[in-house]
Amino acid sequence: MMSPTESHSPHFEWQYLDLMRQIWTQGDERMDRTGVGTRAVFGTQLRFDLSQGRVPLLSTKRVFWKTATREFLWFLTGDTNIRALCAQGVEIWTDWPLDRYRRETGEDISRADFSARIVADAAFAAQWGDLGPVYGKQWVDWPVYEPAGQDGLFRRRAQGVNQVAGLVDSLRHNPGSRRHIVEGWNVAELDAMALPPCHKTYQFQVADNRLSCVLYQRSCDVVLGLPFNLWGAALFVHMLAQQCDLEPGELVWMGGDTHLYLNHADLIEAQLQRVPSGDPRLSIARRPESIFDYRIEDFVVEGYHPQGHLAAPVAV
Ligand SMILES: Nc1nc(=O)c2c([nH]1)NC[C@@H]1CN(c3ccc(C(=O)N[C@@H](CCC(=O)O)C(=O)O)cc3)CN21
Ligand SMILES: O=c1ccn([C@H]2C[C@H](O)[C@@H](COP(=O)(O)O)O2)c(=O)[nH]1
Repeated sequence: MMSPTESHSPHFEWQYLDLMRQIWTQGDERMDRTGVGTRAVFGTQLRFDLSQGRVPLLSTKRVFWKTATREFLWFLTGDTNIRALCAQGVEIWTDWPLDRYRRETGEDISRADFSARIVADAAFAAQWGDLGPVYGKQWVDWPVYEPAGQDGLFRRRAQGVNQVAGLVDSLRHNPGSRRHIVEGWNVAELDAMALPPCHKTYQFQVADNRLSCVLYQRSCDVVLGLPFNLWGAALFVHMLAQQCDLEPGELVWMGGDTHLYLNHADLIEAQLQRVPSGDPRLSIARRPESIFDYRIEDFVVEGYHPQGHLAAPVAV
């Protein structure tokens, strides 16, 4: 039986649509780094219940959750080269290396040809496919320097800090801690990254055996980035809860510069006409050995019946 509050609570996705509407009607219109232009609001929050397999998967357009899952699993491997993504048909990061390749060589190669070459040619991928020390690197191998000899020199330790392994350990052994954090914003390495991290800080809390997450995202493309970022954070909570024998609690998403690109206007108008429905649930088919051993086949989503996909160009 539903509790009185449940029966009256609006569908979780209205928060997303309300945010989109608020930015579109009241956002500050400005030029941005990409030259496309945005409307933006600063300082936003969304909250989602993750209990019983619940996931903030949007129904008002099809969200490719397997693509987002493949990206998230790639972060956990520590890899920062797009080759492993391209090999799985995931092209969401291809435009940045492609842009650099075209600029530096002057060659007018198509995205499909570039991606195929990244997959076929390991040396080419090593030279052109790396994004620099982005999410995966910082999450599982945050660099550590130690003194090397007299001259005040430092050398990089072979193995950096694995924040994700540390997180699992602290959730298991010190659940009451207020320091369960995975941080992507390595100030000293920002210049070497293709893009500085957007979903930069994940903080977790255990209360009453329930695992919750606050994600702070400094910059948010509400149309293309946010559906993936909400999915990724929810996935992370479900995986961590399974590994640490906790129940998934709540996802609290916080945005800094939260924006809509002006060239997404048609899609935004269309999506704002749509009404959310359904109650998708995630289950994990087996319990892998560790947080690093999940595979794409482990994830099963039931009850996802989205409306049609709305394609949008990505601002590079
Ligand atoms: N402007 C911008 N927005 C982003 O969301 C974004 C960036 N840049 N740069 C880095 C990453 C790359 N991310 C991306 C990039 C592209 C899609 C995208 O095109 N999504 C489509 C198709 C997905 C597919 O082909 O499977 C979508 O409709 O979701 C999503 C996230 C998120 N990030
Ligand atoms: O996971 C992601 C990654 C990127 N974005 C968006 C947010 C911005 O539109 C761009 C990044 O540009 P900056 O000038 O570095 O802010 O990518 C996202 O929403 N989610």
